[in-house]
Amino acid sequence: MAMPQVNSEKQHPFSVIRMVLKNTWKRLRRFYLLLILTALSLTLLELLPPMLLKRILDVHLKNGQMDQVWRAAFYYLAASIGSSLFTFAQTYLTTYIGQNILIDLRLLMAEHISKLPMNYYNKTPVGEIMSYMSSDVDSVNTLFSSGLIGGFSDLMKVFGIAAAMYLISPRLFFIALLAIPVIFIIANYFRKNILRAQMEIRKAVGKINAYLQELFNGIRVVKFYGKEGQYENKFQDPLREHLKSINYAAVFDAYFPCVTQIIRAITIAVIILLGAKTSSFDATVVTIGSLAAFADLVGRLLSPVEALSQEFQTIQQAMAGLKRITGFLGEEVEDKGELQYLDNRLSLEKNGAEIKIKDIRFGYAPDKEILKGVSLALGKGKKVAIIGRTGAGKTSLMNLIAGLYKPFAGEISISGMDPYRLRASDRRKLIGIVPQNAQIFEGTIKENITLRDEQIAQEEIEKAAKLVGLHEFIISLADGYDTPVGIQGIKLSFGQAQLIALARAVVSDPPVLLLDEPTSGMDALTERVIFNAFRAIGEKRTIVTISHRLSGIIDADEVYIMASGKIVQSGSPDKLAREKGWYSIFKELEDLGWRLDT
Ligand SMILES: Nc1ncnc2c1ncn2[C@@H]1O[C@H](COP(=O)(O)OP(=O)(O)OP(=O)(O)O)[C@@H](O)[C@H]1O
Repeated sequence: MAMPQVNSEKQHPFSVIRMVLKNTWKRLRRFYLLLILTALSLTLLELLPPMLLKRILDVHLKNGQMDQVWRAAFYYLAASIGSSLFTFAQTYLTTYIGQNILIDLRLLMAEHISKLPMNYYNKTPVGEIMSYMSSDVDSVNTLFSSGLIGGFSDLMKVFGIAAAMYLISPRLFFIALLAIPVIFIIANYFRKNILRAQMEIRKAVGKINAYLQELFNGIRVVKFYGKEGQYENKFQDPLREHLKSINYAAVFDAYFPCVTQIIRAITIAVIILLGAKTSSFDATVVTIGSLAAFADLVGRLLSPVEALSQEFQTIQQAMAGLKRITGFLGEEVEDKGELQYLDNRLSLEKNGAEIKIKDIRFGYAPDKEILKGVSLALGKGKKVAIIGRTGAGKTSLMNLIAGLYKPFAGEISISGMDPYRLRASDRRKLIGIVPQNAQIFEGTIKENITLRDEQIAQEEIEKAAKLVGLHEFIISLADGYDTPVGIQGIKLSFGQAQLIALARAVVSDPPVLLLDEPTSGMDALTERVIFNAFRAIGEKRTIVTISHRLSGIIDADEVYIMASGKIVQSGSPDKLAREKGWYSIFKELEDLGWRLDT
């Protein structure tokens, strides 16, 4: 399904609707046309009963034509049944089209999510994004079904009924018209207040989602420290905000129909009085039948007018969700410039790839530099370790080498390619990355290794698993590589998860491996298993290992010491051990049994 593109300019809320409508129109043209036809038919069927009533009273009853009365009564009944059937068809078509629109909108948003820069995720709670995708998208459904489509149908009814009223009695018609602005002014007042409450409700839902996400992510810590009570108390705030806004909206929601009912009753009463008075002067101007039909039509006119003002409100309420979605879709997408393609370059990189980093400056916010001019040059197949204390900027540097962020200044190249501008599907062929905490996804072991890349063959998956020493464990499981892991499947230990992440990194046989504290938090034996796995896969690859301790580095040809976003010392481990400086201090302390991770 080809999706429309959203550019990075701030969008008007309706431009998003226009885009989605245009897209669904291509597929659902027939359904849209049927819907328009249904709405037209409903308008005609709405006019039939009062016209029949007028005829029964003015002609058939007056002339004593009982057989005609029966016939007219039958048509009356048929029109009412037809009206119900068309209402059913309209509801079904509206729901069908609405759901298709929702799918398109969610796909559009999912596509946008994938194009957002990493910094967006740093500043936005996951719960917030979930609210965009769930409750805000639902409100757009309401906008279509109850708002726009319902509004269109009711507008047609209003025009049809108004025309019929005018034909029966222009004078009474103009009196009835007076009720319309009154209803609209009142509706406007209610609408504004409900919209305000709706905005507050959405904000509160966003906070609730963000809160739950934080709680469940940290549930082990919360339980261990016995902080459930504190979390429960903290949860009350967003819940109260939610309740307060819902109550506010509910009050206005409840008042509105009462007020319109009263106006409706007053209008009908006035019309009957005035009509009766006119007919007593001149019974040919307003006949009994006209008066009865008119009173019926007034009831029928005010229903869609009330509905229209409700729909107007619905549109306004849904606009709150739509505005949030538009704001989200207007978030600046990542502009990588011209993408770079690997083509046949990898055939030249059988012995690892060269990495060059020149005077890199970078931060997560424009005004706060984390990396302050870092330069490194790694030859093909070299093993390099970056050591530094917590917060020195090691992971940030790794993220830049992996191409996840764009540096403020400076250049990075791997095998002559800029990792930031590398085509996404080429990245894992050039770079394998094992982060500090291996992420396990819902799915099978195989899917966790390939990340659902269908092009990776089973032999390659098994080869990667064998390399990292996981194959035996995997085939010992009942379903082998198809064993589900994650929330719905078996729970992997920290080390097993890390090995899966390593297999994921090497399965595409990249010449460069980036390892961010791959063994932190592991016991010495597991660490040795992983080190052996790294050695096995390290041959003929350029490897950058990050660690905050010397014992966490493997067979490094060269070590770079990092402090406060700068490289403060570099050289071979032997050379550094002989020199006075950070490395010898680290080594001395670690030899004494101290750890430098605090
Ligand atoms: N996503 C982020 N958003 C904002 N600031 C960040 C982000 N990640 C890291 N930082 C900041 O950047 C600085 C360097 O962090 P970084 O993770 O690169 O250090 P590190 O040397 O890898 O530390 P550690 O050994 O603890 O992993 C820290 O001050 C940290 O607060």
